[in-house]
Amino acid sequence: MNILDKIVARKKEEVAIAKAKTSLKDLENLPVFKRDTYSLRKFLTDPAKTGIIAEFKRKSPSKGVINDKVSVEEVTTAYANAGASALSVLTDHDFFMGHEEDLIAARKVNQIPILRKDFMVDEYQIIEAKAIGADIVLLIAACLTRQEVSNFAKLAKSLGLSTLLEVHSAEELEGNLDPNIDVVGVNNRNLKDFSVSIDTSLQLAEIIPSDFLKISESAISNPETIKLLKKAGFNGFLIGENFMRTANPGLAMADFVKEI
Ligand SMILES: O=P(O)(O)OC[C@@H](O)[C@@H](O)c1c[nH]c2ccccc12
Repeated sequence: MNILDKIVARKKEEVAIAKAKTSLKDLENLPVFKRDTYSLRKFLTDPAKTGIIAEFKRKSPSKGVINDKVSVEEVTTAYANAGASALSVLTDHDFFMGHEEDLIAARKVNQIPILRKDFMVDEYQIIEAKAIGADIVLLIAACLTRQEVSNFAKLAKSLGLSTLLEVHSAEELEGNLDPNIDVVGVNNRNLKDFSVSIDTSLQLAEIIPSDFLKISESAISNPETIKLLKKAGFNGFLIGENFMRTANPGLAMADFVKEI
């Protein structure tokens, strides 16, 4: 079993536990569920922002603990003040040391779109994403069938959530271009073996149809890379570790954006 298979197997167990604990009806009755959401498309194309989707990530399977000392409220508000177009908050417990509570906390203090960064394997998680304050859900092509991508994107749209489809290859892209998807993210990191290459983004950029916005995800640590990706047509850049590995991730982002 590769790491992605392990994460997905565990995720299915977690979802079964969550369903037994909190019904869909309870989620839908929360006041936060009824709020207006922020559109990823709108914020990514706002020229006053940087295009950066800044991530709060304490730990990852590839890097181990990155930073478990900083507060989600402080870091995410500093990211927003530094010009983030959106925030990404990990909610996976076992592999990323994240929590639903982190997203709930980030929601209370931010007025820009928030991505629930997790492994969606069940429609329940999409409803739950809205109920904890997320505006965007991630659909990872590598762990979903075409039918699931299409069903999940449709559900997300009906709830006013934006959908980010994550791909790593031409095959994953071509099979999953559903009209309910707003943004395509090319992950430079292969989730099956952790190898990274920005060339993945540069190559796939050419075959992403222009009706989708495109973002490049992972392993971005150099302002020059942003310039290269912008030239290739990318509207956004998902950055986590480069900021999180410092003692003050918000400041690291503010310094980084001076160079882009
Ligand atoms: O920390 P990085 O290398 O800047 O990467 C951020 C983000 O792209 C990465 O965390 C990520 C991309 N796709 C994912 C799917 C699940 C969990 C995490 C991810």
